[in-house]
Amino acid sequence: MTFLDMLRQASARNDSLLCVGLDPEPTRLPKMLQERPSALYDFCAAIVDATADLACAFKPQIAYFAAQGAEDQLERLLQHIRTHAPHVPVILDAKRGDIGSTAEQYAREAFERYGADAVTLSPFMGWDSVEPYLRYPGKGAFLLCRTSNPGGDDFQSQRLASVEGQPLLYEHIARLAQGPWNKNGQLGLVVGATYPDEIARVRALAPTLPLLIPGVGAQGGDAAATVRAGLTERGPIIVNSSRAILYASAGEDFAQAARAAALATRDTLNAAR
Ligand SMILES: O=C(O)c1cc(=O)[nH]c(=O)n1[C@@H]1O[C@H](COP(=O)(O)O)[C@@H](O)[C@H]1O
Repeated sequence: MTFLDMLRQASARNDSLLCVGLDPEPTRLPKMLQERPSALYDFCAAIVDATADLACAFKPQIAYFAAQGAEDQLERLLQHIRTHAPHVPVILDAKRGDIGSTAEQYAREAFERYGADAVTLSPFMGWDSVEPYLRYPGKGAFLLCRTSNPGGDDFQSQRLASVEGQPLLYEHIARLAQGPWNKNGQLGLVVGATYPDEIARVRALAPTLPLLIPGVGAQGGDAAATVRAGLTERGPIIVNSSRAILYASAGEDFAQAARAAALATRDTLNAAR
């Protein structure tokens, strides 16, 4: 099944636009887990189990595992999701972007080593840095377009004087992704919930692409405005929240608290549909 089919099915089955982000920060894990050698896996697997009926996707952030030398725990986590929540697609948040030969290795890492259903990419190095990911039929690739952080303005909101009509850089990325770059319908875009006007602009330029929208919760993005700006009949959205769900409680009840936070976020998103 393709990433898009999985997303559609999970979204319908769980009545959800919510992506649960899996960003396990060692010092923020519940005390009783911190000493365990498999703390990152144990924590994330518990979150997956507590939210598998509430999420339309899971998004593990690779840096939190790689920084601890815990790639084996990320592999186990992906296996766990495939076994215990096989209906929920996994977007590996890797934000890769490199020349074609190196991109081939990154694509292999995401789709063969980890078995992810989709990946996040920086389009900064151009078409040949994106194309190797699209050789995996049905896998999704989300290009950073208008990111949620304040520094996103530094480049993404610059005007491209050399292109006809002089769009902003993020507008150009949206057009390329909706048009000539989207050879097999595998592309999506990343747009920050912290910028609802830009979400609307990206949706206008990319009417059918799935939009991955992080920035609700800890970054303060407006969930309702996000849905109104991004969701259309033809254009799906995947709204990510990580810390606000993961660290809803630092106690033994962390998984139940995460579930309650995920439920509340899912319902807020649904109320704005
Ligand atoms: O690609 C992403 O997922 C991403 C893009 C972006 O523009 N902003 C952004 O915050 N993210 C990621 O989304 C997650 C947001 O986490 P919280 O702010 O804790 O909800 C982190 O894993 C970020 O790396």
